[in-house]
Amino acid sequence: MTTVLVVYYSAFGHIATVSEAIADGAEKIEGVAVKRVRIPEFNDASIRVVNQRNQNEEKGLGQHFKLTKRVEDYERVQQEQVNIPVATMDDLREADGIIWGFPTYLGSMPAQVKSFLDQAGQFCTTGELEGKPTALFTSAGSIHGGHEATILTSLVPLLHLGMIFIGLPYTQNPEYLTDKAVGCSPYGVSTLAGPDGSRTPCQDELRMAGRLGERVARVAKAFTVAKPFE
Ligand SMILES: Cc1cc2nc3c(=O)[nH]c(=O)nc-3n(C[C@H](O)[C@H](O)[C@H](O)COP(=O)(O)O)c2cc1C
Repeated sequence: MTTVLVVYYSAFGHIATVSEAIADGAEKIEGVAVKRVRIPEFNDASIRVVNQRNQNEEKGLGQHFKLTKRVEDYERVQQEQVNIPVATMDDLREADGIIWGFPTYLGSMPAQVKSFLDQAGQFCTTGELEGKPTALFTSAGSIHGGHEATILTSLVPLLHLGMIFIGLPYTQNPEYLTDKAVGCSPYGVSTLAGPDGSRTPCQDELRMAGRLGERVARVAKAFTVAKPFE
């Protein structure tokens, strides 16, 4: 049996939704088991960036972000995720392929994810993640908010861990060849949340997410059999 791990962090639920589509796609491959786990929120409320908003910010550009409502959304979404297991270092060790998902924060990965990845830094010396196929998905508030920058910069630590990057090729994903506001690119899957977080992942994005899951699962399965790095 080949195991594909979908490991994600989601504050407002967009990434959580896409993670399900990724897992569904990976599960289509015979002999592949999928485990979906979440990177937890920081315990210290004072550094949970999304949780510090207040009504004073509902002015200026803040009006577009509907920040007060978003704090309510955040609390609800965190509650909805309590039954998803928290990601561990053993999950990474045991997986044959790993797909990472998280929102774009300041054009980059959230600190919660970087903190988790820093713990995984131990694998640089043990080589336990080397040769495992990996892929990325993100969501961003706006179309130019950093979808591609987040995926490309997040690839850097994964390369340090020796993982093998799987992208989302054009010919199999014609949906992103469009002039409409649809996420995804050759680098990976993405979705748009909208400035106020009210847009949900569209069918095209979810279809491409499924294909990315399938693609990583195929490679992970082939590597499990062929063991190209042993
Ligand atoms: C601290 C912070 C920084 C953000 N930075 C960006 C950004 O650089 N670009 C962007 O388009 N959206 C940005 N956003 C919006 C998030 O990307 C959006 O809330 C996220 O994609 C929603 O995903 P989720 O529902 O899974 O949490 C930011 C949000 C927060 C809380």
